[in-house]
Amino acid sequence: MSGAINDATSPSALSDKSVKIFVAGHRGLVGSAIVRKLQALGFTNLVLRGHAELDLTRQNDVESFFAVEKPQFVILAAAKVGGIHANNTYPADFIAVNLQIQTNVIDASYRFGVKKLLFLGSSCIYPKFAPQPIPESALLTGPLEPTNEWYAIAKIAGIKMCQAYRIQYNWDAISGMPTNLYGPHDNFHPENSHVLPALMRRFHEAKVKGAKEVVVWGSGSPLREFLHVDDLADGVVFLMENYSGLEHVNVGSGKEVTIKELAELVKEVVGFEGELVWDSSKPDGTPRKLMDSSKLAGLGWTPKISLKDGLVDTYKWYLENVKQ
Ligand SMILES: NC(=O)C1=CN([C@@H]2O[C@H](COP(=O)(O)OP(=O)(O)OC[C@H]3O[C@@H](n4cnc5c(N)ncnc54)[C@H](OP(=O)(O)O)[C@@H]3O)[C@@H](O)[C@H]2O)C=CC1
Ligand SMILES: C[C@H]1O[C@H](OP(=O)(O)OP(=O)(O)OC[C@H]2O[C@@H](n3cnc4c(=O)[nH]c(N)nc43)[C@H](O)[C@@H]2O)[C@@H](O)[C@@H](O)C1=O
Repeated sequence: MSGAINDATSPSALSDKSVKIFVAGHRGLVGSAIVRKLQALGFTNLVLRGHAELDLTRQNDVESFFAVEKPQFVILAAAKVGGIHANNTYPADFIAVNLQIQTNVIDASYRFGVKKLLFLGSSCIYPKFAPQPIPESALLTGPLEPTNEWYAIAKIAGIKMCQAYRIQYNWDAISGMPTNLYGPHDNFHPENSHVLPALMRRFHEAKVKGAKEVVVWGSGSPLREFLHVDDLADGVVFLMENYSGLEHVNVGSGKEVTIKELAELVKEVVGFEGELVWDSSKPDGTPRKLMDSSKLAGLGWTPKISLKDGLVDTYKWYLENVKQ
């Protein structure tokens, strides 16, 4: 997808370190990594609001915030997020909360003079049986994976809203589609989290208790692509600085593992010595979702952190920060 006016690039969008940037969702996995990255790069004027201070589902509050703060740039990393069980169990929350947050933030950003906004979607926007690796052009070419279609529909609406505002107003809104993420500040909830933090916690607790077995969901055969959140944050800043196109951009590691391989790797990093038991009553979800990230690579960005190194880093953070 391209268009002469709407694909104009703004290569030095963030060249001034004092620009005012609103990172929405700064306490989450992604938002906290983006804040770390921006601070490491020397950005001094970050606007941050926790959920309790500013509920982004409330349109009037969002508009008042933008009217007062007038951020120049917005990175939208606030969302209702969860793993396969949470998505499957709370479909109304996943579609409604995400539509509300993104509609309020994208529209207020445009109307209150934000120069550029980056919206984050997810690899679940693509059809369940998309060609692998999945190119950006696979969007809306087939039915979605049922366990997360409500969340995916909201995310697709976010991409389309950014495109619509670019087309109608020539406004610089872009979308990045991350693959499955992990790292410091992840959600380690036993049921509602994603697979990697869920297994890290379960193996750790089993090791501490001296348990002989750990239950893992599904068949172990689904393939997933994992990216460390510090790589994602680097990619997000790269996109803010180097990309202003109409089409969304995949952000992946290019490497996939089966859930069984992931479980063995997490087990090794945590140091659990018992057995894995597979709970086939739990859903597998989509069989495979490796993204084609060649568009981003063509712009000059590639990830750096291997899955093994990322797991070691995340387990260290877990031990230091999550209550035992
Ligand atoms: N984690 C992953 O594997 C992937 C994530 N993404 C995308 O990255 C983005 C960030 O996800 P991630 O960091 O993992 O999610 P987290 O759940 O870790 O963080 C989300 C953040 O949004 C905040 N938030 C939620 N609802 C509201 C609200 N109504 N008002 C204000 N703040 C709110 C949360 O605050 P609080 O906790 O206080 O509610 C939290 O700080 C999302 O758009 C997600 O779709 C994409 C692909 C994969
Ligand atoms: C990022 C992405 O995340 C979600 O999609 P998902 O990739 O299916 O996410 P998941 O991490 O929860 O599961 C991956 C696989 O792992 C298996 N699995 C094993 N044992 C556990 C386990 O203990 N917990 C979880 N959650 N999964 C487990 C699980 O059965 C599945 O086969 C979307 O809803 C959507 O939100 C989205 O965009």
